[in-house]
Amino acid sequence: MASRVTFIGAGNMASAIIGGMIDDGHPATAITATSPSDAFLAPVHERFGIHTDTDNVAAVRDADVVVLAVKPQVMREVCEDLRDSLQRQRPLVISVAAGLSAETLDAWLGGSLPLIRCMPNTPSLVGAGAAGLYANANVSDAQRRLATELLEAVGLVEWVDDEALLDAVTAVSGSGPAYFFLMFEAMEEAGVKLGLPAETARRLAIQTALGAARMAQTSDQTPGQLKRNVMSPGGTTERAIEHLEQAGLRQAMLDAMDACASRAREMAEELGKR
Ligand SMILES: NC(=O)C1=CN([C@@H]2O[C@H](COP(=O)(O)OP(=O)(O)OC[C@H]3O[C@@H](n4cnc5c(N)ncnc54)[C@H](O)[C@@H]3O)[C@@H](O)[C@H]2O)C=CC1
Ligand SMILES: O=C(O)[C@@H]1CCC=N1
Repeated sequence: MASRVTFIGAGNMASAIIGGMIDDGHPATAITATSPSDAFLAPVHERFGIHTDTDNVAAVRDADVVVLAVKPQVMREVCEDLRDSLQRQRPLVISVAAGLSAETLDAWLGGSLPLIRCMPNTPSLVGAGAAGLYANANVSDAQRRLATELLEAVGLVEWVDDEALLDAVTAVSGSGPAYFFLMFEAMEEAGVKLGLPAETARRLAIQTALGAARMAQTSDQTPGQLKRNVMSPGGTTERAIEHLEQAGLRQAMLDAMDACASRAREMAEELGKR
């Protein structure tokens, strides 16, 4: 029988994982999502056919897995509300919140629960997610397998043994889709400046990214080699790449991802103290 999974929060990240799970064959009847507002839940119910509830405590009753998918800033209140029910039932708890340590979450939930921190990303919606996972000491091997199975249904899963590495995962893949969307915006703008209709430029840019990603995923060659294969000596790509390097794109990525991971650590400090 499929595991019963309750999502606390039904926003961007929860919807992405739910959509991917349903596409992968997880029965909608075994999934519940909550939000304080019915108005917010109606479209989620309509889109996925899952159960929805405005009552978090009622929604976790009978759940095998509870996924905490609210903003970090409201997590404490949500955890403290759920504490008694979760302590009674002891389901596997998975938090997808950025920058909230397992220790802080566990303390808010009353202690000693099996807890996994997961840093997923929104391409989970199309089965192409990438998630980093870290388990606390209370998580059994069977629960690890269950979390792997749930998240692998929506994409790639990488376990980390050191929780601090989840901040690096956040910088690479959690926030990563936004870097590529920014690139699509810029490539579309440039295509339009060069005379293409916006829609054409957008489609070409997105398809090119998809092709590059698929090639990088399946090729024996490194991304650096694949890049050099496109760069004919004295040709067009060489000129473009020279511009990108001179403009500092590489350093900008290093700085942006460092800032991203720092922000996750900062949030852990700020929110853990509340
Ligand atoms: N959006 C993204 O790409 C990613 C987000 N995350 C994490 O996912 C979590 C959620 O982020 P988003 O989905 O982007 O936010 P969102 O704002 O789209 O969704 C938050 C949801 O929580 C609900 N909510 C608010 N208070 C609640 C309460 N007391 N009880 C139940 N539900 C409540 C809201 O109605 C909404 O459905 C965050 O902790 C974030 O760090 C992690 C990886 C990627
Ligand atoms: O921007 C954020 O804080 C969340 C976590 C990773 C992606 N979105």
